[in-house]
Amino acid sequence: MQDCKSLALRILDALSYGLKLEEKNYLSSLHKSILGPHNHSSLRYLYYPPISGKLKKGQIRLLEHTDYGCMTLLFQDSVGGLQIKSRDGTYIDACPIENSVLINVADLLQYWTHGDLKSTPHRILVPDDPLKRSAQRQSIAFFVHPNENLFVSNTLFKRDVSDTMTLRNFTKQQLENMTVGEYVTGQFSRTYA
Ligand SMILES: O=C(O)CCC(=O)C(=O)O
Ligand SMILES: [Fe+2]
Repeated sequence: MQDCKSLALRILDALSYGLKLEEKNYLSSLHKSILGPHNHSSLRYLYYPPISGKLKKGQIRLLEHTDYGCMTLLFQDSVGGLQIKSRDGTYIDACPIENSVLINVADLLQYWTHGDLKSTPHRILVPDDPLKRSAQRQSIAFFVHPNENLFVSNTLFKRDVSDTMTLRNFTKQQLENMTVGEYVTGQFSRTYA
């Protein structure tokens, strides 16, 4: 967990640099509370059991979605099946690469950057290869969230008033006084209701 936190903070520093933010540690400073009591970041182990019997090609194991925090670090095994949707709407196989971590931008980062960084729609397909089908698939996701007391409408990223970017289906007005904690717990209860 500590290593996931360190990696997340390093990536956030690289992003602050890439986004040319004046404060070079700005994004990581919003996430210093990871692993503390005021932060909803979590590590999730995912298990997909082996598949027996016949299945049509291209069956979906996990429906397309975007993650709702800041970003996600994903550690896949070698079975594969993860696909990400590109900006033109086509799916691309995100084939597992040994000793690598896949980073998915999530909704908060898309919202803050006004869509410059795109929250990646992704899904998991059942593999075509019968050998891979009969194997279990395991993956570990570290969902990176900022401090729960931060306001979702973060001023540092504000650009111009004509920007229509919002977050999920909230209006700009609703987001005005919403903390990250309220937003995240709302999404949890919507997802797991
Ligand atoms: O199983 C995976 O590799 C991805 C899981 C995922 O996208 C999620 O839990 O949000
Ligand atoms: Fe996901």
